[in-house]
Amino acid sequence: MKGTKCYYSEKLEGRKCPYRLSYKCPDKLQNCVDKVLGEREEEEEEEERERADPQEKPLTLSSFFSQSSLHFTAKQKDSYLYTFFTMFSLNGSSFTNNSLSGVSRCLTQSSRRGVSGPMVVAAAVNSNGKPGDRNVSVLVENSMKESAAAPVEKEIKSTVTGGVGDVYGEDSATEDQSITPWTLSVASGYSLLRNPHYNKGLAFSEKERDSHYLRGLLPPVVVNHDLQVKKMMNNLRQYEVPLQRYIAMMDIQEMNERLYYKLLMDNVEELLPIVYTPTVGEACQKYGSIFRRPQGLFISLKEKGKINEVLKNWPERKIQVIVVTDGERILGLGDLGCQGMGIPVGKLSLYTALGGIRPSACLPITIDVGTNNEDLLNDEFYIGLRQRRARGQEYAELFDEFMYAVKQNYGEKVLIQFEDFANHNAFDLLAKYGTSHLVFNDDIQGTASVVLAGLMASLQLVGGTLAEHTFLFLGAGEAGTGIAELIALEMSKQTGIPLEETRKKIWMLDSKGLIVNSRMESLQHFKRPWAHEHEPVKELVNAVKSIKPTVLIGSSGAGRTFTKEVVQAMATFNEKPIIFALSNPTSQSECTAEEAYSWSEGRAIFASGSPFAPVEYNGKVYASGQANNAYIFPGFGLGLIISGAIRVHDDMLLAASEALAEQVSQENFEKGLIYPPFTNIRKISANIAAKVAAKAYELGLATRLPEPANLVAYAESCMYSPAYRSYR
Ligand SMILES: NC(=O)C1=CN([C@@H]2O[C@H](COP(=O)(O)OP(=O)(O)OC[C@H]3O[C@@H](n4cnc5c(N)ncnc54)[C@H](OP(=O)(O)O)[C@@H]3O)[C@@H](O)[C@H]2O)C=CC1
Ligand SMILES: CC(=O)C(=O)O
Repeated sequence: MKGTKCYYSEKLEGRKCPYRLSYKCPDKLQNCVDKVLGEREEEEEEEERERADPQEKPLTLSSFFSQSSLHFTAKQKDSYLYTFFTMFSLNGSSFTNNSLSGVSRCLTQSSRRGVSGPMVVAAAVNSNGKPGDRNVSVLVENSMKESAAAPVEKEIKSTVTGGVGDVYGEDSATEDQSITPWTLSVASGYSLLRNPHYNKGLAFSEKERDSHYLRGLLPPVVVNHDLQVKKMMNNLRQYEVPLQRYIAMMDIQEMNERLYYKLLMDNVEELLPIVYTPTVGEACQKYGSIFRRPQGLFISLKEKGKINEVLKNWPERKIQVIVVTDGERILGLGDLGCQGMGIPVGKLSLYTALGGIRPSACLPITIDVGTNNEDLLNDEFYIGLRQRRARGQEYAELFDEFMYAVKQNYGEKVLIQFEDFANHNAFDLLAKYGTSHLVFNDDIQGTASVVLAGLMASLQLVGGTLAEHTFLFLGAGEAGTGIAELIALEMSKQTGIPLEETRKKIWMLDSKGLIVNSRMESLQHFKRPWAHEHEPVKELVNAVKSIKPTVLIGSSGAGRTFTKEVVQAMATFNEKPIIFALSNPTSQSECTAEEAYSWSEGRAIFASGSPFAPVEYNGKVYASGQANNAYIFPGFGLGLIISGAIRVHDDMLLAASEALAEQVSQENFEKGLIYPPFTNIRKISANIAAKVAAKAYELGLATRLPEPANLVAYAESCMYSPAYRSYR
């Protein structure tokens, strides 16, 4: 920009060009504007961290009002009725020096959570502020859009004699009279123990018990976080049924968020199969019965025209990742409608535990457009819309409204991850919103990246280059064609051979048989690149015998399709056949680990979507890897966030694959593993994030500038820790 007037100078609002570069002005992407806006956003985030950080300075009334005013839009302000009234007995000692220490958590929480519902905003002492004086005024906001626009003050003597006053008029109201459901969120005392963000249970220190009105509400013992984890693991292990463990984990998450995440992080290999596949599949099937409290947002056709308001009902404002499903293809279990909510909830738990994204920045969403699952439609416990799925324009309009409301509420850089959409919507949604939003389809893109990583690692065991292998897929949907495309792209990059040619090394079968040129007319668009010249073949085993693949990948959602004959055929013409049974949950796996090893006489290099325990065959123990996108998406998303990426690019997927493959150690290979163990997942995610972020910078898609010198260290420093904080 040296010497020339910057085109965007007006938008920079008086700030200097952040680059001061002449050699590489990225202004075409308005990066400079984004950076300036980004800096402003960071300043706001910093202010927010200060408010959310328990180490922060005590919040004073004046600072609270000035801070909270930042979060109210003019429209919101207009619609609030401000009322002063007395509502709780407060220990005046908490309010000395006009400081709200002791209730400051409540205040920060309230200010952080926006202003859409009835809530306490601030409490003010009587003018003398003396300890023991119980006459207090409380400023309350509610969203009733009626009557008085101006604040009204009302002094009420609180009940100090032990009598319970009918402050809200609930008791005196008749059944046909309406009352206002006031709730107070003073995060101290009883309500602190009921607040999953801040509750520490028995880990509250003696000092905290004194300063937060917890005396008597807890038994005398004080335990540390580690002991709490140990106790919870003991409890969880008492349950023999995985779904009971899932429900117990749900309860812990709703009771004490930091305990939940520490539990998950410290015991990731044991608990991943509970909060994620395979158990999450059963949880979705029974979600109506086990539903307890909202864990995410349900947006149904009933909310059409109001999605913006629905998003504001969510208590958090700073959202960085949304995982959204419409429940039509839940794992390999099909259409579970609204009950698919278990998937976004589970994936976002992994975003936090494995990728270090703050829980408050994660938002699970289910779009409910009905279900075509007759069993659910006839199930009295079904929680979703009881109608057949909306299609076409009705679906598109709802989705469009959702996507734009998301951008409006959370900005340009919120990551929207699509999960478990049926393929007739998945590819189109990705293409449609890929140019206007930061979107990522985990089933298409995340799966592709994790499988490519596994293949790169496998080459260390079988030798050769990718281009020297031949691939056969059972299943030509999102997962199958997504993986195929990334393999072909990587081959093309490695060899310089055009993509159209590298695709010819890859064959696919769908429910109608081998995808061949003679079927071209009737093929869905995403299958067409995979139609090659061959006579029609219906059965997988015949396709295996004819094509002689070195790699067999199952992505059909149809269980037990890799039969003994299929695996034996693979083992006849491959010294080490590579076999991926990707379908989830375990019931839908194309074969078990035991089948893969025994039918191939222990020669298969095997990985599966859901985990299998190690298998003993002929006196040797075989540990199989878990080829699951859970290795990729948490680190991938973190990489996008730390770089402020505005779009996903295929080269970022390749970078993530390389980062994952590089982390398979010699020791892992010796055990036959082609993925590193999940126990190191935070480190793995930091490495993936760093490579993805580096690629975003290289491609000019990153907006968070300047680029950190050490991206791995930066990624690690950004990760959420579940360690307890001390409350003053
Ligand atoms: N391990 C992992 O990380 C992941 C695993 N998956 C799993 O992969 C599976 C498929 O997911 P996805 O690709 O999204 O699903 P899709 O519905 O998009 O694709 C399924 C494909 O399988 C084909 N198919 C179904 N039944 C058979 C059969 N009996 N024989 C041959 N082909 C069949 C379908 O054929 P047609 O087109 O003719 O209907 C379709 O091409 C699921 O079980 C899912 O859980 C998905 C993502 C990630
Ligand atoms: C793992 C996953 O995303 C799936 O099975 O759909």
